[in-house]
Amino acid sequence: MTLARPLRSVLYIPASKPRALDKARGLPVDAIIFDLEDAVSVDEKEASRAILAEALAQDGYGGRMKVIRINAFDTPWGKADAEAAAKMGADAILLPKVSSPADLDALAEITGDIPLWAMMETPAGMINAASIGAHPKLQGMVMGTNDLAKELQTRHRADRLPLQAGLGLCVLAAKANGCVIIDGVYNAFKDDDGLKVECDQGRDMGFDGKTLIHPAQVDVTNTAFSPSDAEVELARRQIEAFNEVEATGQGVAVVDGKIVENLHVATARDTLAKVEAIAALTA
Ligand SMILES: CC(C)(COP(=O)(O)OP(=O)(O)OC[C@H]1O[C@@H](n2cnc3c(N)ncnc32)[C@H](O)[C@@H]1OP(=O)(O)O)[C@@H](O)C(=O)NCCC(=O)NCCSC(=O)C[C@H](O)C(=O)O
Ligand SMILES: [Mg+2]
Repeated sequence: MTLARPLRSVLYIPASKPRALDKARGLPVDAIIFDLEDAVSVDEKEASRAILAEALAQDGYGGRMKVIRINAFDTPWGKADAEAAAKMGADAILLPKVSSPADLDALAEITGDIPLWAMMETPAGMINAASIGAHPKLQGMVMGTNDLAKELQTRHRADRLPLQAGLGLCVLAAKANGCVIIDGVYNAFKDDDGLKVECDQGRDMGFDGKTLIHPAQVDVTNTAFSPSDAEVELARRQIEAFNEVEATGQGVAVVDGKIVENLHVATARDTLAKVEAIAALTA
């Protein structure tokens, strides 16, 4: 399932917090994950479903993609969450702790044709990433780096070295199947510099965007996952240079001392298309 839309900033909002649910209607995020899982306390689980249904019925979220994260099926809330979420008009439903394609089969039995997203956050999920990515209903993967770090008993490192194998496997699985792939959250929500470093690493690896926990993280993330002015300018020059040599019957141009072939031109066109898609979304 391929999805062509900007997903630079994907903000979690606890479904239990009406004020945050309202605030998101004015935030420049590309997507929202309405969370019934970890951001909601056990005592609030049942009530949160009704609060979320009411917020989504009112809508007002504009062109932002709407994803609902339910609780896992081995919890007391998972099945009822899925049944309720299927009626809320979301663009996709996100299942936590997906460890095999069978987890998605169980959800799809309830949600029918609604696209599914998978939280990739267990060691088994990393090993089975390829078969999870190939599930016919799967549209997106989201890294759950907190749960993954917990399960792997890693120590935190700014370069995320202990998580790199899992991150890389999930990027490969998503790309091989045309799925969206969104990076995990950066917990220190007041640390813009650290967030930028992690966004840049995610973008370098091929992630489409990053999940966020606080509105303060939106601008840094949107900038990091948007093509920069320099990238846009280079893309235009590459296309122009290639068109010129192609007109003379050649297949290789040179820009800034580097070769430009048709595959580089495809990437350059993708860059320009992304700029247009961002402009259309934010207009
Ligand atoms: C982290 C927070 C608990 C901080 O909350 P708070 O102290 O209320 O923040 P502020 O006072 O700075 O808030 C300022 C205003 O912004 C609104 N707000 C805050 N957070 C959000 C949000 N996520 N979405 C929308 N709006 C938000 C406040 O309402 C204030 O508004 P106003 O009063 O009108 O000015 C809190 O940010 C929070 O709860 N964040 C979400 C945490 C969360 O979702 N956690 C679960 C997802 S992460 C995860 O599960 C990871 C994954 O599974 C893994 O394994 O890694
Ligand atoms: Mg998690």
